[in-house]
Parts: sequence; C-alpha cells; structure tokens
Amino acid sequence: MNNPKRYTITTALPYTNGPIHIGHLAGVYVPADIYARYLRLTGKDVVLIGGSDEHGVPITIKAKNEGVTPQDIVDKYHAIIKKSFEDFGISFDNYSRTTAKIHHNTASEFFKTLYEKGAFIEETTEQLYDEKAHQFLADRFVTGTCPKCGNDEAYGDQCENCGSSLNATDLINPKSALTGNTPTLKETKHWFLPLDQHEAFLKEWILKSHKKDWKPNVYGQCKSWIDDGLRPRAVTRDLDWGIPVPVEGGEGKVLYVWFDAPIGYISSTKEWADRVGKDWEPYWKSEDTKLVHFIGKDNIVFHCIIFPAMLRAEGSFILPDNVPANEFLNLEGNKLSTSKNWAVWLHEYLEEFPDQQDVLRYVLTANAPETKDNDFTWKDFQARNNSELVAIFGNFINRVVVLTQKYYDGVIPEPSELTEEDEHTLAAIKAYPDVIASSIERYRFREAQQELMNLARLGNKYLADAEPWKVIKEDEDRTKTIMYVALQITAALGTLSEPFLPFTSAKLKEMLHFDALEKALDWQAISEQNTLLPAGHAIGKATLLFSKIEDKTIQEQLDKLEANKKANEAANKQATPQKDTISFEDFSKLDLRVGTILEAEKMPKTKKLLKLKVDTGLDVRTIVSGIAESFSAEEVVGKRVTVLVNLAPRALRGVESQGMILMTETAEGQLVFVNTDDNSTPNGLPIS
Ligand SMILES: Nc1ncnc2c1ncn2[C@@H]1O[C@H](COP(=O)(O)OP(=O)(O)OP(=O)(O)O)[C@@H](O)[C@H]1O
Ligand SMILES: [Zn+2]
Repeated sequence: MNNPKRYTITTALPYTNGPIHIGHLAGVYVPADIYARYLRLTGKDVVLIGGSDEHGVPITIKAKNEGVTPQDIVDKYHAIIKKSFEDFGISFDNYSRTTAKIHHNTASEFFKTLYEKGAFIEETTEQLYDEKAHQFLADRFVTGTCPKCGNDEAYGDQCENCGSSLNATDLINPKSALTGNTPTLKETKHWFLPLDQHEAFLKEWILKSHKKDWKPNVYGQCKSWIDDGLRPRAVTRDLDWGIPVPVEGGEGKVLYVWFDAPIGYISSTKEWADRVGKDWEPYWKSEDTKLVHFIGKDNIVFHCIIFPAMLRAEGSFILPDNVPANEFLNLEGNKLSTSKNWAVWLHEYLEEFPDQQDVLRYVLTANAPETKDNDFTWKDFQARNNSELVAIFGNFINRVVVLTQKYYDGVIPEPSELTEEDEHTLAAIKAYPDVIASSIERYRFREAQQELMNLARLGNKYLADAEPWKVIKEDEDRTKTIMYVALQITAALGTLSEPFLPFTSAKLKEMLHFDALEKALDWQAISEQNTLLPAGHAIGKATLLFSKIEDKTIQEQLDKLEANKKANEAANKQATPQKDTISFEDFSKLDLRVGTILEAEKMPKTKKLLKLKVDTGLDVRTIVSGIAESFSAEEVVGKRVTVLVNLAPRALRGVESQGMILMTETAEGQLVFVNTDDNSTPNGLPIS
C-alpha cells in the first residue's frame, strides 16, 4: 500500500504460560519494534499493539498441575511479560490482556455480530469425551498420532511436527492429557466458521493479490492450506476458562482461544484510544490504514486465513496489508521450549546483562530467522558484541568524541576546504536513510541493520584513512575539516540507530547534545541537511556505549543452560513402572549376599565392562560388570557390594561371569552401588 494515512501494527499475543524468551523476541517483537520506531521517526501515525493471550487449554492444565487457579497463572506471567517488554524497550503504544473486560466485551460482541449475520454453522457432532474427568477434550487436552505425518505427540488442534491444523477427532489413538484415558465419543453442539465458504475470496486475495509482496514462506504456507481445501472450523469449546459463548445454547461453552486472541488486537487498540482520547475505528476500518501483523510461522494460518475470514464476515474491518511472519529461532542447536526450559529468558537476561538491551536486540536482528530457521549461540552473541558493536560502532563514536574534546573542548570546529573524499563521505551519509528505509519497508530487518553498521564502518574507515591524530601535528585546518566530517557521521548514527539500538541512540543523542540543536534531526533531516552538527555546537563527554564481553560470562551462560537441561531431564524422568507381581517363592529363589570387590581390571576393547574378583563369603569369583563408564578399576577395589550369587553363569567377551553386582542409576545416569549401610558386615551374609 502506498502512502497509508496510518499504521496499525500488531504483535502476536504471547501466551501466558511462561515468560518471554529470545525466540519470541527474534520472531515477533524486535522486528515489530524496529518497524514501529522507524515509522514514528519518519513522522507517521503509528499504533503498536500488544497484549497477553490468557485463555485456552494449556493454562487450565498448568493451573491444575500447580494446584492454583487459571487466573493465578495468567496474573503471574502477564506481570513478568509486561515488565520485561518495558525494560527491553519494546515500544508498545498499548499492552493489554485478553482477560480484560474490554476484551471480553469486544470478543463477545464480535461473536454475536457474526452469529446474527448467519456467518456460522451450528452443528451437533461427536467429540472426544473423557469419562473419568467428565469433560470434553479438545485442543491440548488430547494427544495422539498425527494423521498427516505420523508424529505420536500431535495435539488435538495442531501437529507441531508438520504444522497441520487438526481437529481432535482426526488423531489416531487419541489419549486424554488429563487422565491418560482413551476418550469416547459424545455428542455436543458447536459453532463453526465455514472456511470453505471463504475459499474463493481467499484464493483471490492471497494467491492473486499478494503473490508478490508477501514473503515466500508466508505465501507458500497459505497456498498449501488453500490447495488442501478449507474446511469448517469450530470456534467454540466445551470449557470453563474463556469468554462465554454469548448466544442461546452456549451455556458451559467458551470461545475458542484462537477466535478470541486476534480480536485482542482490536480490544487493545480500543483501550489505547480510550486512554489517549482518540477514535479507534479508523485504525481498523479505514481503507487508508495499513494493517501489519508480526508473528512467528506457527501462527500463519490464524492470521492469513482464519482471522481475515472472521474480519470479512463481520464486514466493517480492513484486512492485513502484510503478515511478515518469521521462521523459528533455535538455541545452541535445539528448539527453544518453554516446557523444557530450553531458553534464554528475557527477564533473566535483563538482570544478568544490565543496561545491555541493545546487544541482545542487535544479535537477534543480525541473526533473525527471516527466511529460514536460525540458531542463537552464546559464542556468536559474544563475537557480534566484541567485534561489531564494540570494535566498529562503539570504537568509532568513542574516537570521534574523545578527539573532539581533546582538540576543541567539545566544540565542533569550522571546516575549511573539503577534499573529494570529504565530499564523497558527506554525500554517502545522505544516502543511508533511504537505503535503510527501503530494507525496513520490505521487512528485511537484517539487511537494514547491516546498512546501519556499514555507516559506522564508513566512519571508521574515513578516520583510519584521514588519520587526524597524525595530521594535527602539521595541519590544524585540515584536522578541523576531518573532525567536522567525522562528527557528521556520528550525528547520522545517532538518529538512524534508533529503530535498532534505541538505548544506544538515546545515549548518543545525549552525548552529542541533540537537544541543543536548532532543528531536530529526524530521519528525513539526515538525507536533506548538508550540516547535521554545525560548527560551534558543543558536544558532551564520551560515555561508554558498548563493552567487551569476556569468555567467563559466556561460559556462565553455557553452564546455566547445561544445568537447566540436566534438571529438566531429572524432572521428566518418570519412576520406572512396577514390574509384574511375583510370588514370595519367586523372590526366595534369589540368593543375595554381602560381598567385597578384591580386584578390578578394565576389559580390553570394551567401553563398559570391568572384570572383578569378588569375595562373596562363599568363595572368590569372577564377575563381569558393566560399570566402567561410571567407575575406574582403581576406585572400586575394596567396595562393599550386594551380589546375586546364584545367577546362571554366562560368558561376556570370552570371560565367564559368575553372578551380578546390584546397582541403581540416578537421574543424571550415574551408577550407584546397592550396599548395606554397615561397612563392617561380614562377607557372605545372605540378604532377605
Ligand atoms: N523460537 C521461536 N522463533 C520465532 N518465533 C517464535 C518462537 N517461539 C515462538 N515464536 C512466536 O512468538 C509468538 C508468541 O508465541 P507464543 O506465546 O504463542 O508461544 P509459543 O509459540 O507457544 O512458544 P513457546 O512454547 O516456546 O513458548 C508467536 O507468534 C510465535 O510464533
Ligand atoms: Zn503432523
């Protein structure tokens, strides 16, 4: 859309079953924030909308597991999420939540309007029912095998392996997530959005009109959905957590979370408009408004197919101009996961890296999963900080400001004659706003940030070539000109860095005393004005913009991840189920004795086996034991052990083993000897 009058920018509503992690930031919030900040700098009318998504099944399951109410869960995470976004500088104009009254009313009204327009079909169907929990099962309440790809852990609404959207009844071998029971089928009435009736329109709108301007990953997913054939989709659920279905027959039912969540963008806009005294409607209903949804790839179908179908069925709303969905960010080679605690959590980062928001923003943008999944590694984080932010950006600013203070007490000198190189450099500055803008407007934030860094590189190179610290010894006038030109670059960086590095930009503007300038240096000014910082303008002292990150800091983060992984494995390790019952007679067949290991040697060419000589009290015998990965031969000699002495002998790698040493295994995979607690027990005592 050319020259829209206003922009409504929405960001996926984070689900309040956990805090924000770097995947959310890279996929959604950082690019949206860059976009919004850039547009504001160019004087556009922008509203950046966010809020917490607080309904749906996973929250009720989490509440049940923790013995608290769903409201407790969402209150907790909403607070953490909201605060961490603020501290990180995501410049939401409004951040709301779907449990807010304004949202309940808005979503309820929206449903009623569609109902009255006859936009739904009502159907009594057989749904999965858990007889033990006395509850219908949908969405995350059921798991089973995906009919499309065979993934055994598909959910009742979606398979995360192949991305298919499913109905719970599609699952093969469904299981209740509440009780583990195999559900039965029971009749219930629901309202469906007949997506098939919108197919012709969606084909025209997406496949024809947006073939060129939507990202190939987004277009491709939409095409495959449409080519697959769209089917009616239930928009209500049998559940007691959510927005009650506001029509006759809706008792005990709520709106499907994916029906109410995108309406959350509208209610959040209303909340904002009320607060600032504006009219919300143009932001959603006016044809000259550009609506853009920032999301991750798993949300494409909801924003490109289902929500547009809802908006169109309602009739008075505009549709998104673009949905620049990102692919996924991974962490150190593994999928980010809230439930598995495999993440870098924003609220923790903010504590552990105080005043370094921009470093994370920078790295997430430099490595953004714009066209394919990407990996975040702490080593890359360190390298980009040290060799790009510190060595290029920070270094350039620091040198210029320090020299200006040293030579001219911070007052910008009067330039004399400009060389060709100076003219070139000044002309190059003017080109940057458009170059960066063009990338941002095509949602290529990595490329845009690269260009910003190229401007800092240009500054570094200019300074290195011109060598003012040498020239000052012989030519004061020339030095003044060099410093003047270099200072113009610092000023351009002050403005152009704002969308990407807002905290740094603020510090830089402060350092360069932007507020004492006659005319504000907005985006356009950089390309229009010949002089950004005029001679005679006084700047402040150099302050540190970025600092080196040491290996130790990175190692601490890696250790923390490793510890999380271990703790998670331990927590997830389930108690081994009990084996079949045996009789007392069976048990009494086992002859267990107290013994002592007398000798031990590693079996050649094996990883696990130790050959042991064990005093069983009856005799000294050879036992081959698979414990070499946990113990060395030396450390087991003298160990008191429990031995099963009447196990039929068997040959292991050519050595006959005459019995078995009893061991147990910890969650971390460490073997532990089963032992009497009294080390003076004589060998050979039977255990019974
Ligand atoms: N690893 C990731 N990379 C990029 N985007 C992501 C990633 N994880 C989530 N997102 C996006 O962030 C937005 C908010 O995510 P949401 O709160 O729904 O969490 P989610 O998808 O359930 O992820 P998780 O289970 O890791 O918390 C969504 O648009 C989602 O697509
Ligand atoms: Zn699948």
